[in-house]
Order: sequence, then C-alpha cells, then structure tokens
Amino acid sequence: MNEKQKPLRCLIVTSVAAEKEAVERGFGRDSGITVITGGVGQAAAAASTARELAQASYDLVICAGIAGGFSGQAGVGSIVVADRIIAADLGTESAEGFISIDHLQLGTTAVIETEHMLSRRLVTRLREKQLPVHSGPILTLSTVTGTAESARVLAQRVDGAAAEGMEGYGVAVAAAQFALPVMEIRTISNLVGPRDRDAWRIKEALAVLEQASAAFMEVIK
Ligand SMILES: O=C(O)c1cccc(C(=O)CC[C@H]2O[C@@H](n3cnc4c(=O)[nH]cnc43)[C@H](O)[C@@H]2O)c1
Repeated sequence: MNEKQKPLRCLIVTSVAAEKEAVERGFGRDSGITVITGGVGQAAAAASTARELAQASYDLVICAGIAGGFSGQAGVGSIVVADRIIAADLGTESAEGFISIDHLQLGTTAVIETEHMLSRRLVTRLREKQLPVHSGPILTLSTVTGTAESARVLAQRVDGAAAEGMEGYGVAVAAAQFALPVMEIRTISNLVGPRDRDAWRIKEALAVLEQASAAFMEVIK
C-alpha cells in the first residue's frame, strides 16, 4: 500500500476458532483485519458473512481454513488458492449422472469467480517463500467426501478440482449479495477419499494457514 492508497478492508471468514486463531497469528498484532468464526457448513457461513457485511464496510471477503486436497493436485500441508469457488453438489442426480443448477437453468450459478489479481499475487508470494501452493477450483460440499468412488466422481465432475471444504460457496454468495469480490484460501489437512479422521494433519494445516496469512499481509501492504 502506498501513501495515497487506503488500507484494504478485508473480512476473513473461518469455520472454527482454531482456524481464526491461526489466521490472526499470521496477520500479527494490530492488523486491523476482521476475522470471524462463521461456523461449519454453507448456511452458517453465508449467514455469518452477511450479518458482518451488514454491520461494517468491506472491500474484500475471504473464506479461509483447512480442507481436503484432491490426490495429484494438492497434498497434505500444501496451500490452495481458489481460482473458482464451486458448489459441487448443488443440482440433481439423474440416471446420466449429476446435473448442476446451471444446466437445470434455474437462473443462478454454482460457480463463483474469485478475485484473480490478488489471488495471483498471493500465489506468487507463497512461491517466493518456497511454500507449496496450487491455484485451482475449490469445491464446496455439505458432506465431507468419505469414499474413493465419491472422490473419483467429484474429480471427474470438476476439471482440475484441487480441494474441498464446506463453506466457500456460502461465503461467496453472501459477498456477491453485497457486490464484493471474494477469495478462498485453504491449507490441506487430509486427502479427499476414504474416511480416516486419525490421518488428518490439522495441526500442520493450521501452521501452514498461519504462514499463508502472513504472506497475504505482505501482499496487501
Ligand atoms: O479438531 C480440531 O482441533 C480442529 C481444528 C481446526 C479445524 C477442525 C475442523 O474439523 C475443521 C472443519 C472444516 O474443515 C474443512 N475440511 C477439512 N477437511 C475437509 C474435507 O476433506 N472435506 C470437506 N471439508 C473439509 C471444512 O471446511 C470444515 O468446516 C478441527
């Protein structure tokens, strides 16, 4: 930020307190950035985001937290910066497979474009810091994927699917209602596939979330 520019007013939405604390550690003291715990799932995230946006003025909304990474795209301990936020189960099943709300012509879209310039600058900064980062679609689902078959179906449904979380689309819809740009930044605690909760590396993913948050501060300075 140069002398003439105003600081970017960012709202960061996490799902649980441990994620909020990791982001705040990365931002450091007196960052001036609002970080909230919006709850788990799209509805809680959307409602919490909208409530905050109705109370104060912001320039940018970011969904941040841990996530599952798709094998071959984003490994445990890596960072994914969304290039698109996709509601991957918003549609209908059919004998021919899943049909999204877009194809059902319900007049809305399950794909939200992210803030590309800032996302790209963040990816560049993370690479400069030798942190493993990937840019790609982050899927939002209401149910954590728990089988290899479901993971395969999702990867086939969304080209280049990098990660899945449970809040991004909800945060993005709320931001869109306020005509604000959105980003999603996730660090990978587990791979998308057969459920093995003991294998989730939450502590490691939170430590990387802290590093990614520090890099974000450097990018918006
Ligand atoms: O138990 C803890 O200490 C703890 C600390 C931080 C976060 C958690 C969570 O359980 C976060 C749930 C949150 O994580 C996202 N997530 C993570 N992996 C996946 C996944 O494979 N598929 C979908 N979502 C995932 C999700 O956004 C949840 O809200 C616990």
